[in-house]
Amino acid sequence: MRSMPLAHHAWHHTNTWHPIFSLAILSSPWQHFPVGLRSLQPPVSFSTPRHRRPPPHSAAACMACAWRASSFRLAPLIAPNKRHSLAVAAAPHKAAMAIAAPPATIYFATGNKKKLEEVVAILEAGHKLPFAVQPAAVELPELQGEPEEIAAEKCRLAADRLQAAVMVEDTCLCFNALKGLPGPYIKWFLQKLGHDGLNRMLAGFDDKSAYAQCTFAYTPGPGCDPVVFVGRTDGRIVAARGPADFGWDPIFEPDGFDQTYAELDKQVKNGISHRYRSLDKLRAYLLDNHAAAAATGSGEAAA
Ligand SMILES: O=c1nc[nH]c2c1ncn2[C@H]1C[C@H](O)[C@@H](COP(=O)(O)OP(=O)(O)OP(=O)(O)O)O1
Ligand SMILES: [Mg+2]
Repeated sequence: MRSMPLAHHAWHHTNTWHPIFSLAILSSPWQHFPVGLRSLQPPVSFSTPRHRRPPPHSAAACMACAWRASSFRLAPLIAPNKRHSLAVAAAPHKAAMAIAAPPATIYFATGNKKKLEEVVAILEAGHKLPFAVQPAAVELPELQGEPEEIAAEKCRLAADRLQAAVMVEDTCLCFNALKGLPGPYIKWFLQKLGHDGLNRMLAGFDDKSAYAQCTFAYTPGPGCDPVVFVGRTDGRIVAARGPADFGWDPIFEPDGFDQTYAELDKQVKNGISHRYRSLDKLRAYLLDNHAAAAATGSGEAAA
């Protein structure tokens, strides 16, 4: 894919979390995010029916990736920079499933505090997770391409940077009259045009319909191809209403509601949002992997 940055962003990440410090802030986990040296989050949990099967050829179903993610003891045996599809033939994948539990900690890498708040709220709304999700305040580049490619590449970059299992997401706002634009470039359109300008882009069109799309990508470790999950919520673009503390929330009215995302109760948004729909698929996938590993008594996420 082409991965030319739309703008240059400093690429740096914070120190990794410290478990003792993490315990100390259980009651107010986000007070240190994102400006502190490190951003911490106690393990969150969820409950999702295990009704979705993992893709047949996925990073977490890959023996090489599982080894690399769970322990680096075997890493020297695996050619560096070889993606799982190159490193492992198709045949061992079924057996590899058994050891490919999610790692004990997965980092959610983002530079956006509001995204992080929603991800935490969505994950906390369920039962206890068999693994910890920790935030990592990482400045990720704004890439070009299709949403799935962008999310996967963001994920690879973050995993390389953090040397850990990582999930990231990329969010689009797509106007149907404009054939899906601004899409992944909404960040810049919002920054330059504001809510009013975004409305004006549709002035010449009767069709004000739009959809919000979130694409999560997860990799069990650096060098492993990410798996991606897309979630979408349909709605329409309206004149701004409600608090303006999160992106384009005030101008997006989801179908079935007469309130904008910004006006909706947070719990309601987090139950129908593009982010919820995408993250719900990812956690089902991770739970499947965890259950498969637990069934054979392997994997490292049992702690
Ligand atoms: O639910 C949302 N409601 C309203 N606005 C939203 C939402 N979710 C993302 N947004 C905004 C943030 C950014 O202006 C653009 C997505 O760009 P996107 O690159 O995915 O986010 P980002 O750069 O802020 O954070 P990250 O470090 O995770 O890439 O839409
Ligand atoms: Mg971004």
